[in-house]
Amino acid sequence: MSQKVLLTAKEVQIILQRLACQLVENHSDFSNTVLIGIQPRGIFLLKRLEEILESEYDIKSLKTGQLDITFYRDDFRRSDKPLEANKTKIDFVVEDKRVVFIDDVLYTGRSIRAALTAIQSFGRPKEIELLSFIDRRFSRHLPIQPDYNGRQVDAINEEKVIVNWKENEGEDIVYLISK
Ligand SMILES: O=P(O)(O)OC[C@H]1O[C@H](OP(=O)(O)OP(=O)(O)O)[C@H](O)[C@@H]1O
Ligand SMILES: O=c1cc[nH]c(=O)[nH]1
Repeated sequence: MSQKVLLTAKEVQIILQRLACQLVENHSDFSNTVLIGIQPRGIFLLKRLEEILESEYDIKSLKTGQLDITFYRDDFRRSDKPLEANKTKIDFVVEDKRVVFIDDVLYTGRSIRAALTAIQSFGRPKEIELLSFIDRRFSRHLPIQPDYNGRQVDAINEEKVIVNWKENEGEDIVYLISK
């Protein structure tokens, strides 16, 4: 197995700043917007963006939530081992809200497809956008694309992109792992 660094901590920080800036450009004061982190790894990205939006753009009372998609996946019955769901925490209705899904990697698009189904339990959003830190293009199984994109990565199916966050793994770094 080999691993290559795709993004260093400095590059991760620059991209986070840009993504936060793009969100502000499109959502202004976020009064009708909710940011939803996709469990499990979208939560770290959401937290980082939230910090920048609050500290650098003075966005107060940002509405954020966490969405678990485990039992909405189209392959959940195929698992050999018992599935463990993560927490869904959405303390508001999304009716007529502008929703932004936040996730670390977009690959086949199946996780986001599941999230589109899962969010329906919380109302009918005005619109849903997708912010993805890494977009593995050319690997999509479904017609799903990011509206906000950190970095596009071309990787073959045998490779995996791993996004590490300093809060969880001790360092911001993105690797491409080849088996
Ligand atoms: O577009 P997709 O093909 O759905 O892949 C993207 C998802 O994969 C990762 O999650 P996770 O590690 O839970 O899934 P994985 O086991 O497929 O890598 C990542 O955090 C995304 O949520
Ligand atoms: O490369 C990939 C593909 C799916 N999910 C990941 O986290 N990385």
